[in-house]
Amino acid sequence: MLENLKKSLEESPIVKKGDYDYFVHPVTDGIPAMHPEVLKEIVDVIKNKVDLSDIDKIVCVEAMGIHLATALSIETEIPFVVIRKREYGLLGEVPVFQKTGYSEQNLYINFLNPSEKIIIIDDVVSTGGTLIAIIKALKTIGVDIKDVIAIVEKYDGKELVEKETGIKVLTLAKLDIIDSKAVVELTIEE
Ligand SMILES: O=P(O)(O)OC[C@H]1O[C@H](OP(=O)(O)OP(=O)(O)O)[C@H](O)[C@@H]1O
Ligand code: HPA
Repeated sequence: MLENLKKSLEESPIVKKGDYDYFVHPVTDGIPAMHPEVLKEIVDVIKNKVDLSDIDKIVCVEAMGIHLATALSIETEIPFVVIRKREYGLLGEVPVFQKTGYSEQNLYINFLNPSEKIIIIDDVVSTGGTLIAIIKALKTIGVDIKDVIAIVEKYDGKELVEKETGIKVLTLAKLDIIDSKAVVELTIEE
């Protein structure tokens, strides 16, 4: 059921960001072009695997969580909010320091209320820096994190997130970079 995702991940070009091996894929970069069947496979699997019956909001991270949250929101009629890279200075805004394998910056959380039931969706978990930082910040706000989804796992970020936050991350595929090529296995039973 995820064969289009798997095949397209295997075709990912690999580029260097400093010492970091970076794969380029429509889910994680918007290039090459996203084919709707890949997006549809992803949404169908999430709808099958995640209990979405009682979720108040889908939460995603700018930029490459937004298309995933949009597709899932249209299918489920659950609203979504974006954790932004822009500071608004709104009352209650929560800043989060994000560090990835190749960048660091602040993210800003707005419009999430204590006790809201949420799921988090992001494109990839790699070092785990992003998800660890936002999960910890969301816990301080008091939202009820029901599920965390990252479409692709790379390196040991998924395990680190689970160790640091106590929250499991659902992934659909694992990607390793071996000899500058993407090697992919699906991580979800269909
Ligand atoms: O597990 P990590 O090492 O933290 O990496 C994962 C994060 O890296 C990318 O975000 P990036 O900040 O590059 O922004 P983008 O979504 O705009 O590409 C990606 O979208 C994840 O949020
Ligand atoms: N590719 C795309 N996005 C990413 C990566 C990567 O290798 N690592 C973290 N975000």
